[in-house]
Amino acid sequence: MSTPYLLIAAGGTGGHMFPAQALAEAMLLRGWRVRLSTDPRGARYIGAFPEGVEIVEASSATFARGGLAAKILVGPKIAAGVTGMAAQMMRDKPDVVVGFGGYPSIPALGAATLLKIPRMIHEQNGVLGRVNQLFATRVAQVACGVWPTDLPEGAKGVHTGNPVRAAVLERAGAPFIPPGDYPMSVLVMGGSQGARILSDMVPGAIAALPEAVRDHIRVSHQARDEDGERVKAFYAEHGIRADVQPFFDDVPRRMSDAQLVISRSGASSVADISVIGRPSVLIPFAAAAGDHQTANARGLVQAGGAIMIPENALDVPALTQQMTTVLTNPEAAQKMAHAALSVGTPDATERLTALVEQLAQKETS
Ligand SMILES: CC(=O)N[C@H]1[C@@H](OP(=O)(O)OP(=O)(O)OC[C@H]2O[C@@H](n3ccc(=O)[nH]c3=O)[C@H](O)[C@@H]2O)O[C@H](CO)[C@@H](O)[C@@H]1O
Repeated sequence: MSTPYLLIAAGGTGGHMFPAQALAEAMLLRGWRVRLSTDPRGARYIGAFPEGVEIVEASSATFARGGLAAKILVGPKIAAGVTGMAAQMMRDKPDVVVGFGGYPSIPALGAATLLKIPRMIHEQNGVLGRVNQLFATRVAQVACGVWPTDLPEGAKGVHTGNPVRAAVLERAGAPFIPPGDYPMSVLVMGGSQGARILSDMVPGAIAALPEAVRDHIRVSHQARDEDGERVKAFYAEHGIRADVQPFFDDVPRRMSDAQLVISRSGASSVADISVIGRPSVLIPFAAAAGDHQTANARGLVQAGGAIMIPENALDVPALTQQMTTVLTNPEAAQKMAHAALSVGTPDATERLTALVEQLAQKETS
């Protein structure tokens, strides 16, 4: 029997590349040949992919960036990408094609659709991205990171969850130490790029906490480079112990140690919080396409695991109040941690790999 062969199409942002990497790792371990079709932006993330994944750069384009000349060239570029990919696939036919959204996934999904190669997509967010919207009814199924996700009529949705890193899985359901009369950790994170609004609001909200709470707080605060110095200075002036960095490489450990997480609700951030199981205050990024960060947060909030503050309602008093509710109420915090865990999908990668294997079997049966 020949080695089964998976083509993964992903690129653009880390948000598409992280789950693609998790699937690539898992399928290699299962003895599959794995190839990644990506773009120059996605190429920044391939260093983290395991050795053995073949990389191919596909021509694609987006209407979202560039001037008129660039926009006029979008159609021909995409057509060239699809044609080039179709020619490759005719020579070297994948058993399954999986797209993770974003413009770079168009050539592989387009070619697989033309050639009727078994294919599916994974959507990380609670609202379908534009490219996934285009292919949702042209694939065998839409694997959804967030459940429920609104799908167009005729699309078949399957809940897989969003794959999380191994370091997150190692801490899945790690015992939660409820807040109390001892050092307490608060993790503040704004997603892969950080978030200015959290640097504007969180330090003031912590400074305004009741003294008995504030004196016990240790903050890990992810702040963009340009905000780092003022955030550090504010914490220092107010005698608050804080570690301020543009990006924490050890988020899984910091999250596991935290009594409270204050975060944007990007897909992987929400997945990490629910797999480790920690109380959180979530502030969805209001400008996200289709308001998908609100959709991402909904399941966790409805389960009672998180408090959501919409960006337009976010101010220092509101944040102080919600932080106080969690940090002065150990029972409520413990309940939130449990509730968060109840919506976590630590087996998201396995669920995805099972779908890929089923698709390949359907093809051969
Ligand atoms: C601004 C924006 O449009 N963001 C989108 C982007 O999210 P973005 O890439 O910002 O965020 P995600 O929440 O999906 O992923 C961030 C990941 O980085 C980790 N982390 C974060 C901070 C840090 O210091 N260290 C660290 O390791 C988090 O734990 C998480 O695992 O793609 C996601 C998936 O399509 C979308 O849901 C988001 O809406």
